[in-house]
Parts: sequence; structure tokens; C-alpha cells
Amino acid sequence: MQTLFINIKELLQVRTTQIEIVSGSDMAILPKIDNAYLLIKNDCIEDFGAMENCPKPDNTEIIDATGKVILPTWVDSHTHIVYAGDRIQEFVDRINGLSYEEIANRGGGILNSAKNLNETSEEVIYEQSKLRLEEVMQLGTGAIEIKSGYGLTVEGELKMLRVIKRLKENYSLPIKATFLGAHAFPAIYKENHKAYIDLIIDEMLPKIAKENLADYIDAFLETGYFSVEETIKIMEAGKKYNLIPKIHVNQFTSIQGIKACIENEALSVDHLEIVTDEDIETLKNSKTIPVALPSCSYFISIPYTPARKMITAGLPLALATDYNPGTTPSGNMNFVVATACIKMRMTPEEAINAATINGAYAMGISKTHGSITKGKKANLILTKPLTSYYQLPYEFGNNLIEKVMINGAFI
Ligand SMILES: N=CN[C@@H](CCC(=O)O)C(=O)O
Ligand SMILES: [Zn+2]
Repeated sequence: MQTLFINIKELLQVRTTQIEIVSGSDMAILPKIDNAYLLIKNDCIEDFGAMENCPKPDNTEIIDATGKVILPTWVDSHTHIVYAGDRIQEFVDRINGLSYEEIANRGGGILNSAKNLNETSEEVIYEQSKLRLEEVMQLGTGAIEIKSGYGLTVEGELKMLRVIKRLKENYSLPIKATFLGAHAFPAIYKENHKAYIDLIIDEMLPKIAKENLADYIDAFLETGYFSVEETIKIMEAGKKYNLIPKIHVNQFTSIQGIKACIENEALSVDHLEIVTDEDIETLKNSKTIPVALPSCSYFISIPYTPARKMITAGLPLALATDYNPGTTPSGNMNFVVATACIKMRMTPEEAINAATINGAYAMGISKTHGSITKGKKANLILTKPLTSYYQLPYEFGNNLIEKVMINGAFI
């Protein structure tokens, strides 16, 4: 089966050689072809180029993309889309003056979602989660990472990861599962952290490994949550089961967590709303990618990741949604890209690189996704007619996507 897009106004993120990540000043470069063609064969990108070189293959569906832009689908490398119910009351409490921390200290926050999840059947959680997944796919997400972390019991964490496994089986986009048992201490372990960490290491991890339910391991390394030492234990334990760390860190405070993550070869460090010069120095020359979550900053009114400072220092940056019921009840990568431009002063080129090729690196899939490269999967966004790709972040909040293709087929 072949599909040929012709007359594409702008074909974005074209990479003739395999690159896995873009960093520093290279993030400002978004290679594109004006008036382009793109040939898809089965589920992969077969060929692309300028219209004057367009082939005329037989038995091929032709799609005229006059006035439209094509780019790789968004790669959302950090989400918590498997959860039960919502936290709307906490949203109103925050409007009325309570902080995220105050709500958590009252037993709300992550523990509120954990209670709800443990009281909800796997079937219901699956039904709720698949609607979220289908919605974000229509918004252009063509690869997604999903975390556990609202179970905080052996059964609850397994239930979440089994839901993610079912989503993997039933949907064609790449899904990576991350075990986040170390998301918060359940109330009964508040004074006995060691017992909960033992539960994670001795009971949860072996069961998860036996059922092959996770690709990565995560922890909420933060003041009041998991300390540096506790997170190191979790990372070391995960690595024994080949689970690479992807860690929540520096959301509210900088406590030497980034250094510990890099020393433990984390694939990514995520959040980074509070970043010191020392943190930036530590990130240089590491293979760990920083991931910013601007929708979270927007929703709970905390600082934005200092993208300009980090990119100027030569670092790579990825963007993701953090879709979750507490701090980011939105999985719209278009909004993330726009907010990165508007609030973090990333250029459209930097933001699109961060949400495609660098997102793919943060998910461990940049060999197959994240750019228009021959042989990569045909996961594409076809926009409505646009004046240029700048319209994507400019018209924040508007849906400019006409169609989404996953593995060579429109969804
Ligand atoms: N910060 C930790 N975890 C989630 C939010 C958890 C919650 O409030 O439900 C996040 O990434 O923002
Ligand atoms: Zn998160």
C-alpha cells in the first residue's frame, strides 16, 4: 500500500541522516522542504523531496496537500493518562487560595487519586484511559509514555500497568510504560519510608518484571516526597530488572537530584521548573535529556523551566504534557508547543524539535520516530491550510490539525 502526498506547502523536520537528538544552538534549526512530496509505503516513510522531483508511482493513493503543512506527530514522553476520576475540587480549592502543597498535606493530591484508583475496577480505568488516549491521538500525539503511580499498593500499581499493557496491545502508536510506585508515600508509611521502599523493591518490582509490565522506572524526587538517597535505591533496584530511570525532579526545589539521576544513567530528568547553574553544569556532557512540562507550570502557577538558559548552555530539551488529574488535566501537545514559545521564549523551531525528535529520544524511540527520515514510521500530522508553520504556536488553543496518520494509516 502506497500513499503519495503532493504539493505540501511545508514538509517539516526532514532529516536525511539518522539523528537521535538535537542540542543547544542546533535546536534552532528545523530543516524543511517547501512545495514538497512525501511517499509512504506500508507503515514507513519511503521517500520525500521537492515537487520538481516527485515520482509518479502506480497503484498509489494521491493526496493533494496544497496550502498544508506536514510534520512528524508529537512525541509525548511524559504522561499519567491512566487514572480514575478527576481532582476538580482541588482545582477550585487552588483558585480559592490553597497551594498544591497544602492540598497534599490535607491528604489530597496524589493520595486522593490513589484512593480513587484503588476503588475503581481495571475495566473502568481502562475505559476512562482509552478515551484520553484517543483524544490526544486526534490532537497529533503519535507516541506516548504512560506512568503508573496512582496505585501505591501492589495490586493498584499492577492494575495500572496492566491497563497500560492493554492500551499497548490495542493501539498502533508506540506506548512506553513507566513504573512510578515511588510517586508518594501512602499515609500508613508516612513515618516508615523504609517499609514502603521495601514494598516497592521486594514485592512490586519482581511482580512487574515477571509480567513484563514496565519499560522504565520513575520516582518523585522532591522535598517532602522521595529523597535523593531513597530515589537512588529505587533507581538501582529498577536497573536490576533493566528498567532505565526517567525521574520527576526539581519541580519545586533543587536538592542535588539531577546529579544522582545522571550518575544512575537516567534517560531523562523531567519537570525542572527550578534549575540552578550547578544543575545546568551537571547536565552538560551527560546523555540524560531534560524534559520540560509547561502545561503543568501553567495550570498550577509555578515557574516555567528556564529553556533559554539551558539551550544557551548547549543542552538539549524535550517537551511533554505531563497529562494527569492533579497538575495537568490536559494532553494537548499543540498547547505545550505554543506555551513553550509564548512563556518560555522558545522559538517555533526549538519547540517543534523539542516535541518531536527530542521527545522521541526521551522515550527511547528516536531510531524509528520523531523526524521525516526514510525508513522511519509514517506517523504524521497533516494540518489545515496555514500561512506557515508559525501559525501552529501563534494560534494557541486552536486546533489546526486536519488529519493524523499512524503507521501509514489515517486514524
Ligand atoms: N509531580 C509529580 N507527579 C505529577 C502530579 C501528580 C499529581 O498531583 O497527581 C506531575 O508530574 O506533575
Ligand atoms: Zn509527571
